[in-house]
Amino acid sequence: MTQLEEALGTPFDVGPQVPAPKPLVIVISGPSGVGKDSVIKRLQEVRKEIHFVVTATSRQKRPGEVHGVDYYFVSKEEFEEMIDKNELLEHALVYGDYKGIPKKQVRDCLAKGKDVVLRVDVQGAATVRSILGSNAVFIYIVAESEFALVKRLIERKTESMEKLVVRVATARDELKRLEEFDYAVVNSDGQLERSVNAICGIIDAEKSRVIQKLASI
Ligand SMILES: Nc1ncnc2c1ncn2[C@@H]1O[C@H](COP(=O)(O)OP(=O)(O)OP(=O)(O)O)[C@@H](O)[C@H]1O
Repeated sequence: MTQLEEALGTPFDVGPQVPAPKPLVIVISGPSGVGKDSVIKRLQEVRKEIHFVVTATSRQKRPGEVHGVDYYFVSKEEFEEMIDKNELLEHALVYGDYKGIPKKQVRDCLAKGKDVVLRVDVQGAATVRSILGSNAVFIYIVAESEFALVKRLIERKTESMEKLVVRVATARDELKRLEEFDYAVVNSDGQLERSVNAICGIIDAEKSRVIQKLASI
């Protein structure tokens, strides 16, 4: 070794050969009922180092959901105050309820070098895309078929017939925007683990890019 170093004229560099990866913003989207929450819940278990942004919403809490963990459940008035103060990266009124991404959480994580996952509906993903452009990774979760998506929504038993019609019609429209995303992950029935593995693969690949995506808000 020493002989080699002498021949080269300089000692071997023991530092890393590529810079440490930069923090990534990963946007997970897809139609209602496709399994975004389920996928994210499992991803949280396998990727503990990632920060999952807690979305603020004015919708009613579903059984088992925890304030500050699943969502920040706020009143309509409180949500409107957040909009007025420009505290949200994106927000939307979806099916009569507000949902939005608090800017501060994203900023704080990126400043600490932490990867951030955002969960947004398809409409919200378009807004985030207009702000972050190609500097975030956009993943669209899709069911294996429309039939499978509807079955999942019905089995969840959280929607009335009226709301189901709106959700399925919206899902049809949303699928037309698939091309605005970087990746599509099929969340097939009973294959949650496979979907999560696919997302982990995407994240790892993005972090291995020679020229990485760099988001700043
Ligand atoms: N791979 C899967 N196989 C079978 N069932 C699944 C799978 N993924 C999710 N589900 C079920 O489908 C239903 C909808 O999933 P989830 O609530 O995660 O969807 P979502 O996209 O977050 O919906 P929304 O946007 O309406 O909140 C749930 O009952 C969930 O348990």
